[in-house]
Amino acid sequence: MGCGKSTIAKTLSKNIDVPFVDLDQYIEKKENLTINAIFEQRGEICFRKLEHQAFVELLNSSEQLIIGLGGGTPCYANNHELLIGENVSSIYLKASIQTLFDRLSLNKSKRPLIADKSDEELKEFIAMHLFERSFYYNQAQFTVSVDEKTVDQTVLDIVATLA
Ligand SMILES: Nc1ncnc2c1ncn2[C@@H]1O[C@H](COP(=O)(O)OP(=O)(O)OP(=O)(O)O)[C@@H](O)[C@H]1O
Ligand SMILES: O=C(O)C1=C[C@@H](O)[C@@H](O)[C@H](O)C1
Ligand SMILES: [Mg+2]
Repeated sequence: MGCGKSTIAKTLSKNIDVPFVDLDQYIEKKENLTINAIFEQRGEICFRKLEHQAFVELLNSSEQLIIGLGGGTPCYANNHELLIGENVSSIYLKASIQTLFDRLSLNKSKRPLIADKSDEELKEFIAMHLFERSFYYNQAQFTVSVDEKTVDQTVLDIVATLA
């Protein structure tokens, strides 16, 4: 969460002319509810089921797509196994705790898991989640570091990685 998936995928999409679908936005459209509202009204377990269904739907699309996952997507419902399918290229955008903190502290309200956290709690949350989730993130076929890079630099690194 906050590593720049949505931002970077938009630029990558223009650069390589492949359409981009943001999984969180796709779920919001399908359910006609914000991610916040889904968490509040239906709970996280229900969100994780919707997230898995939506991910499978997009992977089965006949069109070539860039799918920007949610921050938790690889960590639930065995979604990490879908990152290594035959027609899939998966990229982990790797950010340090400090980079994630700097980005997320500016923009917490739309992210239900961190909306109410103080700066100290946010840093603790990031460190704990990176530790717990790194196994799943590391299932991606490629890793691209995003620390201290502009969006354009990261996109160029991704294009080179995929070439
Ligand atoms: N070099 C950079 N690359 C990517 N994002 C950046 C960069 N510098 C600042 N940002 C900012 O970081 C914030 C988080 O980016 P973004 O929302 O794209 O992350 P995300 O990985 O999609 O998060 P989420 O998992 O919550 O959807 C945005 O406000 C974005 O503008
Ligand atoms: O890190 C997470 O678990 C989440 C990240 C967001 O992309 C959303 O999918 C949701 O807020 C959960
Ligand atoms: Mg996003």
